[in-house]
Amino acid sequence: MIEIRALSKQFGTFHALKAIDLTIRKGTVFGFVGPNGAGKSTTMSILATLLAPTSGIAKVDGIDVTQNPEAVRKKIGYMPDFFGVYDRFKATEYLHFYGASYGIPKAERNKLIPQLLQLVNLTDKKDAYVDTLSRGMKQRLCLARCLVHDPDLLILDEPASGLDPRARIEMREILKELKEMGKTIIISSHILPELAEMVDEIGVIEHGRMVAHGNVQEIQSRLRVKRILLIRTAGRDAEAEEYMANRPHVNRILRDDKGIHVHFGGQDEEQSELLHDLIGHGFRLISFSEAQTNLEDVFLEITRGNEGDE
Ligand SMILES: Nc1ncnc2c1ncn2[C@@H]1O[C@H](COP(=O)(O)OP(=O)(O)OP(=O)(O)O)[C@@H](O)[C@H]1O
Repeated sequence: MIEIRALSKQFGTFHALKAIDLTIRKGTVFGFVGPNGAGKSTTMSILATLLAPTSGIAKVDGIDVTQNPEAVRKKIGYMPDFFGVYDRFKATEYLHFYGASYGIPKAERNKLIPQLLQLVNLTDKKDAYVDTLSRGMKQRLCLARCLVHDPDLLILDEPASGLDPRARIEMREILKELKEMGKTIIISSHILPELAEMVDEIGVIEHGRMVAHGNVQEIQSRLRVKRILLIRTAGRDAEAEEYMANRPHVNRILRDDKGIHVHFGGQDEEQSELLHDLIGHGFRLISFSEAQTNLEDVFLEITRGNEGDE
């Protein structure tokens, strides 16, 4: 569904994309991950035909985005990372507006729009003004907007950003339904756990280069090498820190008012041993968990060796 070859984008002298390659098969839910400024939105805007590449090729379902943008637009639904909602519209009117823009006749829209509202769980808000909707509802309305012309490919730029956990679960459920409908979905985020639960494959971009690409398990196991454990004891954090300092797989320890942050190089087996030994040494633990690692931190670690080629 997507084929990208040696795609580059320069803004003046700045290289935002440096010859990236990417292939996404039909029906895949693809997570595009990378820290702020890595090049996710740039890539997605090129695929959405809104930005011209400096060099290289990007094709959607075999159609070149620069040679035939009109044909590509019919195939894609694009949700940018900002709200394109029109506050004076009611939810239904908003979808009619977009449906009409795509040339969908009124009678057809009258049938389609209730179905779309149902898909994104907004039926009971059909007559609500867009500006009265919550952030999560607006995101879902934007998603419905992307679907009016029944595109094969959805390009969703940070659709889960700023959503609370319940809204994220709702978004995930909707994406699952869309996948079942056979859509190919490319979705970006800078938070890996947010994506890992929604996608089949992940591509990681950093400084305009693809640094990893594979299925979720492969990438996660690679990232797990850099897992960070957050440990809290009942009043003995300093002692526990000292106890762990010389243990195998413990690369680095930081302690603050949240607890002890342990940069841990071991796998599940070694992690469970650490927990077992802490308890065995009489430490009473309040919590022992993997911290939600921000991708930016993780990739600063992972790509440390890549900086020389800038
Ligand atoms: N129109 C532009 N002019 C100049 N530089 C730009 C322009 N658009 C993007 N850039 C730069 O290109 C780089 C990639 O930006 P991009 O928006 O693709 O990143 P991103 O991975 O989507 O980040 P975020 O998670 O913050 O949205 C950034 O350094 C950005 O400042």
